[in-house]
Amino acid sequence: MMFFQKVSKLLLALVVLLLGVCCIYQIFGDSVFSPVDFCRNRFGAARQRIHSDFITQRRRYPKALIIGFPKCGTSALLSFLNIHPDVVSPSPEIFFFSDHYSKGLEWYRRQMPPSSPDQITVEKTAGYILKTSTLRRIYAFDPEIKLIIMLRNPVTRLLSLHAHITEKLPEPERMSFEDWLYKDHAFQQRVEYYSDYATPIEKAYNIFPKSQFLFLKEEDLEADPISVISEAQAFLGVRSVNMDDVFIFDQKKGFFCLNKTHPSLPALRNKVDHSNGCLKENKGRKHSNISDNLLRKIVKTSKPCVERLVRVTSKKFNWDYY
Ligand SMILES: Nc1ncnc2c1ncn2[C@@H]1O[C@H](COP(=O)(O)OS(=O)(=O)O)[C@@H](OP(=O)(O)O)[C@H]1O
Repeated sequence: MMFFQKVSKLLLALVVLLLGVCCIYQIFGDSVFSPVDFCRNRFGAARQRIHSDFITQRRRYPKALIIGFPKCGTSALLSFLNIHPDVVSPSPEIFFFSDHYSKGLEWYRRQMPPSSPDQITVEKTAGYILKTSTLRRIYAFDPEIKLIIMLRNPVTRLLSLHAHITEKLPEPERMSFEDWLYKDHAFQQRVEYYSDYATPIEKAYNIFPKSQFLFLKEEDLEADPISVISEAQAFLGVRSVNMDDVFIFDQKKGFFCLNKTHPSLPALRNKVDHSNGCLKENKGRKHSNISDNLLRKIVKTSKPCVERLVRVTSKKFNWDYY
């Protein structure tokens, strides 16, 4: 009798100790293991999985960043990369190196989802490329980090920006694409600013070795997501996985979406709309029509920017109109 009492006390103490350790892990945000899950999954394979999660799952710093450019398909790229079992990412943008740097690296790490050692964490904040100070912070954080940059035809980027800005305005304040471009008599500055990919890239090249960059085109991602994602996966160094049947072109949305029946869909949580597997409504909006005259003016103004981009990156972009 005494023996059984001692054994049960010992067991109780062990359980309390285990729960205590779990709680500490939870509090410090370093593990996905929870005592509730533990109780729910006491037996068999589930216990095995939880045990290994407990040992290996940690919030890890990103080894790759998608740093630009805003409105160039960065969200689609990240969502589609996430279907790979070895890629994890936080959602939405973290803005750590640009806006929250003072919160410290530990804060940054806690924004990351838990991952195992064979997974790679990828963070995307599309505006990181825009400021040299932000890029320097990234270099100080990890000089070997992989950097992905998405680029887009300046004309469609401007249309996308216009759709994004007007969507947020109350109806009476909404402007046509043309009025927005000419607002404050700043047509030239506006078009040049949003077409000038070369200046931020040049600055980034002064900080990081060129080999750490991957440039992808929004147009390619839109037309052939499998090829673009394969290229990004190779750059990230993750094993290649079969992506047949992963994407389905959604006629209503006018974009490729994830196949609703794909097993990765539940894991993408809030990254895609689970009713159709597409990116949320604020990605892939309808753009304004544009007159030939306005198109010519935009192209004329932005052409030198595109030519500079080609010189700086030594790449061809083959964008329509240029
Ligand atoms: N598959 C798919 N689904 C939805 N949207 C897609 C897709 N592929 C590319 N795109 C284009 O991505 C544009 C948004 O770019 P970003 O995600 O970089 O925008 S943001 O800077 O993060 O706000 C978004 O711009 P808008 O069309 O203006 O919404 C899309 O044109």
